[in-house]
Amino acid sequence: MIHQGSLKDYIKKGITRSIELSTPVLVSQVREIKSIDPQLFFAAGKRKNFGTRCFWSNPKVDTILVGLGEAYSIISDETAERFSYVEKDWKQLVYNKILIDEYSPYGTGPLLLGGFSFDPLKPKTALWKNFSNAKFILPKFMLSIIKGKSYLTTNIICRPNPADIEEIVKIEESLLNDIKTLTIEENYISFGKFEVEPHEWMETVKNAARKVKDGEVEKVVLAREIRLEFEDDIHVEAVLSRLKEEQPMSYLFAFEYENACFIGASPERLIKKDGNEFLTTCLAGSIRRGKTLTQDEQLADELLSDPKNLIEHDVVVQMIKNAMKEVCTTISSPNEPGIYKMRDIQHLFTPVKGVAKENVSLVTMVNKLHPTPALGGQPKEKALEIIRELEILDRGWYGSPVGWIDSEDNGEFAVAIRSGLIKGKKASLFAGCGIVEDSEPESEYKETAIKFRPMLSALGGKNDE
Ligand SMILES: C=C(O[C@H]1C=CC=C(C(=O)O)[C@@H]1O)C(=O)O
Ligand SMILES: [Mg+2]
Repeated sequence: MIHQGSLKDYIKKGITRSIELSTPVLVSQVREIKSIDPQLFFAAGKRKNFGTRCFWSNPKVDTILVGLGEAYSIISDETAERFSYVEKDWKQLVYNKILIDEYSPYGTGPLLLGGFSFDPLKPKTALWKNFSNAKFILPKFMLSIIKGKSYLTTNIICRPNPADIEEIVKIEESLLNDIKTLTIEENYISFGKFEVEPHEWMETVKNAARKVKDGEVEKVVLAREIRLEFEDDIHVEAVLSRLKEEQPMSYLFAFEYENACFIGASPERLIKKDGNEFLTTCLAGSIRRGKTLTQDEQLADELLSDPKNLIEHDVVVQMIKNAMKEVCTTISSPNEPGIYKMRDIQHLFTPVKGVAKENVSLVTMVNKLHPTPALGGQPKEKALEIIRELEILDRGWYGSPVGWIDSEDNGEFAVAIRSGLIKGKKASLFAGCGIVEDSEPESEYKETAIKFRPMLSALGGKNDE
């Protein structure tokens, strides 16, 4: 619906409605604006001390979302209930919304950006303090770049006590002005690298492979951590820019709460919902890139016929197809995996599409799929128990669903791999590997080394194995 009038008038209306209903009322304005560099918009959020910043873009780059500040947040430290908690709170908030919507393409208007932790049953360490089991933000200001056009959404929560209307309108104007004067500072600074217990990790790989051999599980994914310490504070904006340049085949994401930023470039889609269409991707099984075109193709062929990698991949395909069959009227997917190539690595890849049955929500699917055997294992619960027992780290949000949901239940979640947590001068990076019967500790160790490269390189490091 198109409303006429100024933002101030709508805020006044929102306040009146919130008094009548005794509930917060969301006023959300979308307008098309002149094109803005999303990296600079993200950088402006720091300059203006918004505290919370979110960045999300898909590999096609036809959906870029950058959120600044928190108009509303949905945070839960519950375990199994965290998914339904987010959904319920969000539905309630958008039920009474007032939308000032001149343009309403997919990816604009009131939407939540955020994610879930990997395993709410694993004790949380101080490293992941700001990252709850579920944390979603409705930004105060959000830039959406959808198929090349830029839109600004302004979200205001009106409560019975009047919000500072003038202030909100003033910030919006100065934000757009400010961006014109911004640049992103590169700061390649040197760092020290510390691998967390690599030999112990290889032992855990051996143990996990034995558990597969003994029939306890079909597959389990084990991750490891490396810690970096820099001479100076890391510029998150510059890291994001380099990820964008170096990892064009990936989802880019950054979630910054206070002084901690979880950032990465992941090739893996968990689930996308557009209307009643679901799209998910099975991505598992890996090999390095070749130095020449011929070598690269040879490696791809090797991957496509390697029994260990084909098993790693097939476990994911079976689980995802079964989950999709339960909630879709029809599903389709190729019979054989293809190859997905990124700068540093190539993977086996099988997309699965489906038409959702009525009332199957995006969050329901996230809950159903997470973690797929590309990050957890098969069977899910047993694999999670083994991960809890064997792994020497707190995954936090690594390997978990990160993405967005709009008020019509459209949205998309990626699996947060090829990622790290940045805090001031320090960064923790994470990478894991699917372990099956024939997995060898040495080669899985090398595979994780390749998976660290995207983040290491974006942080200014050299490639090493
Ligand atoms: C767990 C990770 O990758 C997963 C996704 C693709 C390929 C994988 C593999 O071949 O082991 C992993 O299952 C990671 O990058 O940390
Ligand atoms: Mg693997």
